[in-house]
Amino acid sequence: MSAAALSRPATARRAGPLAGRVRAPGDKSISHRALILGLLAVGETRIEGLLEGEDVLATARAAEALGAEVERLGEGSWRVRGVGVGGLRAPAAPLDFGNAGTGSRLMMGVVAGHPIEASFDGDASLRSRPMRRILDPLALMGAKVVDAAEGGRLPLTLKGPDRALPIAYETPVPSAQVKSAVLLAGLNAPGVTTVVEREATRDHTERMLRAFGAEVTVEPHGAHGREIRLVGQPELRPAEVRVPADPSSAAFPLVAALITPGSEVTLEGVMTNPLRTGLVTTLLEMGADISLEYVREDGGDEVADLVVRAGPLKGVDVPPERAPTMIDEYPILAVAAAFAEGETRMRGLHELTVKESDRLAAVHAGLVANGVEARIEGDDLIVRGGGGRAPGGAAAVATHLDHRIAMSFLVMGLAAERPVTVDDATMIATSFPTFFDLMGGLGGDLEVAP
Ligand SMILES: O=C(O)C1=C[C@@H](OP(=O)(O)O)[C@@H](O)[C@H](O)C1
Ligand SMILES: C=C(OP(=O)(O)O)C(=O)O
Repeated sequence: MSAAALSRPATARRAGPLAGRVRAPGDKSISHRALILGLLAVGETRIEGLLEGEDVLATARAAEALGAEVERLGEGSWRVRGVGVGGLRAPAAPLDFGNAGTGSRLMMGVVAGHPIEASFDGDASLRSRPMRRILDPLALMGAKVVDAAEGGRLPLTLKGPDRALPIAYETPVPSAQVKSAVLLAGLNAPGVTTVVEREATRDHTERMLRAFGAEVTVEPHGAHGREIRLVGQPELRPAEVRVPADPSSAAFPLVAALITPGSEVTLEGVMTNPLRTGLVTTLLEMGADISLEYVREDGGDEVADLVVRAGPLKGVDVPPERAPTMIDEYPILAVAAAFAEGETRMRGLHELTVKESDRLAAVHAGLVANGVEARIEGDDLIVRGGGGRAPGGAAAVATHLDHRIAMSFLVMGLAAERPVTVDDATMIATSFPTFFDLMGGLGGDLEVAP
């Protein structure tokens, strides 16, 4: 059956203020990595607060197919019995990663470090995404692409070498997925694998590798970059992973509370790793009323409760070097900008064009359809907000199999003059399966077609 045949539209409409205390689900990046390092450790890894979204469940199934025993003990509570670095078995069937760039790309790194062959596939969105950025460095490490769709895309089959080579690699685009794939392949290479990134990206792989006992050093590189060195062939020790609330998911109730007059919402335990907080920085510059309370450490990362109150926002200029710290948050920032007074210019968004959809085009189209003045200039998105006058709404937004486009425009519908409909809400389950319940619990009026 085609994805279109299974799609379910959803509508959000204006209601009263949002109020309450909620916890967004576990961080998606950390959840993928916990399962992957669980696979590569010898013994039993325990994970609490795992995101049980479809992207992460695909990674759990792939870890099983590569030899791990993966067991769900209760809500968010999982156990992985790993096979150790070097101990993977070839999967009997293609690994289906659904909609997940992170799961597929990180697991390509894992496979490329082992002398096994594995096939990777996914949905129409994942099949359209560039994989050469991963395959190029993995080829330098000795991996071979046995078969791939045009342009090195999925479905593809990858064969790891008998002995992976450690490399020194500078990532051509700021991408935590590229960095992580190289480091994960480097785990089973003798010697030191080095990754240089000109702009620092999320560092969950480096942090978690250390927590599992690998030797990883991180040095600054240039003005905004880092150099990461990993000593290969460690014996990874199982760890206990507590997954904090995902700032990329918390972003939706956060912006909903800012733009819905009279709202006050507390978001509990949100990860505030500085490589993930670009959205909060930007919203504070826009004049948002957000306070960080009960700042603490949990599971190796800083977390805080975010207390958010509705209020006026003003347009700002978002510098390109901030992009890696808020790369998945531009769609929802664009919605916030539509409610701000004046112009917001988001600079340097080229990477947005290769996500689950071309997010630059999809956000622009959704804004314009809902009566918001917006334009694209090169890699920049410019949104002119109406200040006190909310967007008209009333449009049906095309989501292109993209969960963040769906959630962003549903949030817009909560405060727009007329309801906003998205053509398909099913993809929301990839990253935020409790989205409708959580938003409804805060008082949001959202409805999924039966
Ligand atoms: O490493 C990760 O967990 C992620 C990295 C980012 O992708 P890129 O590395 O392609 O920028 C981000 O967009 C994605 O949602 C999660
Ligand atoms: C880009 C995203 O994820 P992925 O690359 O894992 O599909 C996202 O969740 O916004």
